[in-house]
Amino acid sequence: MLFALRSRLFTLQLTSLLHKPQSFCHCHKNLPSFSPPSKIQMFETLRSNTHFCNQASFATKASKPGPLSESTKFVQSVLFVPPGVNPDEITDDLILPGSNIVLGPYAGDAKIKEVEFVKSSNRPKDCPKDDRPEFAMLGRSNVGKSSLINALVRKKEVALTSKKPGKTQLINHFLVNKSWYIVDLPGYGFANAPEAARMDWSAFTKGYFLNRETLVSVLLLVDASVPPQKIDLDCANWLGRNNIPLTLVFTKCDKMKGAKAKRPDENIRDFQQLIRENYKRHPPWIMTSSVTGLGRDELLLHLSQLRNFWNNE
Ligand SMILES: Nc1nc2c(ncn2[C@@H]2O[C@H](COP(=O)(O)OP(=O)(O)OP(=O)(O)O)[C@@H](O)[C@H]2O)c(=O)[nH]1
Ligand SMILES: [Mg+2]
Repeated sequence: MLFALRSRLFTLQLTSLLHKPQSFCHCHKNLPSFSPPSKIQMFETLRSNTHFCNQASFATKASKPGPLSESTKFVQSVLFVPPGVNPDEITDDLILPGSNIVLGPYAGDAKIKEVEFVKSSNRPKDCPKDDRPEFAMLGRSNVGKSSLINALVRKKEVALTSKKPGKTQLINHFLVNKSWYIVDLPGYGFANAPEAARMDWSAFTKGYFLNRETLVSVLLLVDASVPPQKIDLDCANWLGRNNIPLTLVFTKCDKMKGAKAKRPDENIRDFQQLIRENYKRHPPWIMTSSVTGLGRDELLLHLSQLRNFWNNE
């Protein structure tokens, strides 16, 4: 299994990035099977890139006590292993294609049956007072936050999108299946936005990311069609330093910027290498495209297991 994983995965450290402490249930659900990874040749590129494999690993509470085997160490250094999964028992078909995410017993209920816009808030304290779990879309202006929401819910204009950065200017709560929220946020890093369109991020971070008790995970969107940007790296590092759970969602994986430019999978690898030092345990990551639908179903499954775990604790 060790070799199979080496050939399939980016070399990343694992994390369990849930707000609540881990515990484990044994309520096995039927897990779906998946078709092979996308055309993007990410795994081939990374086949030989094994120098992370000896990085420090850690034992999740799922692991048996005692010394870890080499394969467990490897699995834990590259995969997001959710609660309820024994790293020694992970098989290839439990790893979501185009990601480092393992499906566990909490996965399920990933279908979106209905979505309703609830409200726009311009301050964190105006957000819905609610105990339902939520996921916040964070990322640079124009990275594709609103487009990804539309792709996830399979509706064109639930969240408004634009070619021009700065379209989303408020905190928008969308209620899915009456049971959880997706939150569309204004983008950061749009220096030319008019004053009114600019977010006071320092107030926002304190008011929302650090205090929102129902925030299960931030989805940090990163444009895979361009090389790593300092502002995104700073953002990922800030979230890491503050122990705010996040999933790295790489967007625009369909987009190639010419023969000389790096491919999305190369940009993704570069990004992850750059944040690695700041993460003892690397976050879950996934490749997406709102144009082709790449990663949609997989991301929904990932959200379902984070949510179901959160709900059950
Ligand atoms: N090729 C490609 N284009 C995309 C993708 N996702 C979004 N776009 C395009 O990128 C532009 C910005 O998309 P938005 O969804 O409005 O981006 P945003 O992050 O919500 O932007 P702000 O609201 O300004 O923060 C639009 O022109 C989209 O059509 C993708 O996966 N692939
Ligand atoms: Mg937007």
